[in-house]
Amino acid sequence: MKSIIEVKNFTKKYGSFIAVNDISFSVEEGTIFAFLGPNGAGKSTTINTLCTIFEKTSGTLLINGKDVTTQKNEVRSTIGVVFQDSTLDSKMTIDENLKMHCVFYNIPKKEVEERIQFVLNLVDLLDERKRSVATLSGGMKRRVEIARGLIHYPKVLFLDEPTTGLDPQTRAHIWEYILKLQKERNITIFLTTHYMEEAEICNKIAIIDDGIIVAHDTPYALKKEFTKDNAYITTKNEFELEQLLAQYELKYIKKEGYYKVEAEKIDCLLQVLSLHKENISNIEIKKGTFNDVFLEITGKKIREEA
Ligand SMILES: Nc1ncnc2c1ncn2[C@@H]1O[C@H](COP(=O)(O)OP(=O)(O)OP(=O)(O)O)[C@@H](O)[C@H]1O
Repeated sequence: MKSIIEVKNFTKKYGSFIAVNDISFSVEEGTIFAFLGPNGAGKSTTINTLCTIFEKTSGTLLINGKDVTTQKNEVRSTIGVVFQDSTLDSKMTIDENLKMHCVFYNIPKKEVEERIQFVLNLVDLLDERKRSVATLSGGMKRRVEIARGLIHYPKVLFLDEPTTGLDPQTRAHIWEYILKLQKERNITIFLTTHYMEEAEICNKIAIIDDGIIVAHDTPYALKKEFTKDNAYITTKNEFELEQLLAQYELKYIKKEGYYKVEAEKIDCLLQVLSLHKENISNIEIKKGTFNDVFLEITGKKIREEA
């Protein structure tokens, strides 16, 4: 598959401080790519440089083969950007906001109506177009912003925390639209999120920490490499369980009221459970989560809320 975003040896310094340190990665066309990292890791710096807002210190950043430093206009016509903070004019209607954006992008007058209908249809807001932005819910505003980001038919859409602050139902809706854009329009989505279950939906994930890419793979591969399934066992006979776990060389941690046992060697675990079955009062097997991946790789928890 063709790489639509290519970043090679990108470094960004603020004075002598290195915010992004020689990172390289690529994003395949038509995929959803999640860029994750703890606070201050270098996400905004990278996105803003890709979007031609910041200047790089060194390296090469290409979007659809165009250089973000020397071919800014070409890059800008290829990308749509939805930042966290709303930049809609709340005194105007949805329609007026979109029309204003058409002017920024020099969209020929005869195409404006068709484009507005097209993008509002994508986010199910066609019937609301005459409403003032001030009267819209947070989720609707975000949908208008996504529609606006698409008005010049970009190949790549950057979404900086598109669902932050929205309730779970609205978040699910926004994701429907994101997936629709990818599937039906082959638009490449580059997003940041701090919701780990959202990262898991993406095709590829890169994790940046202290300005360095520390992991870059599919969610499945990252989970396979960085998480373990565990059995949570409550027993009536701690002495016997500990002896059996030692005998079958199963790693465990004793917690208040239960044992957390690595479930990797499933044959050994089944033997222990079988031999110990009279004493087991509760057992639960838990799969590793993407939160575990993040914690394992960065040693930091992703923030719960922005
Ligand atoms: N204009 C600036 N001058 C000096 N240092 C900066 C500037 N902008 C960002 N930094 C520093 O660069 C590092 C990376 O910042 P950046 O905003 O890219 O991180 P981030 O991953 O987007 O963080 P967050 O999740 O908090 O938005 C941080 O240590 C930040 O303090």
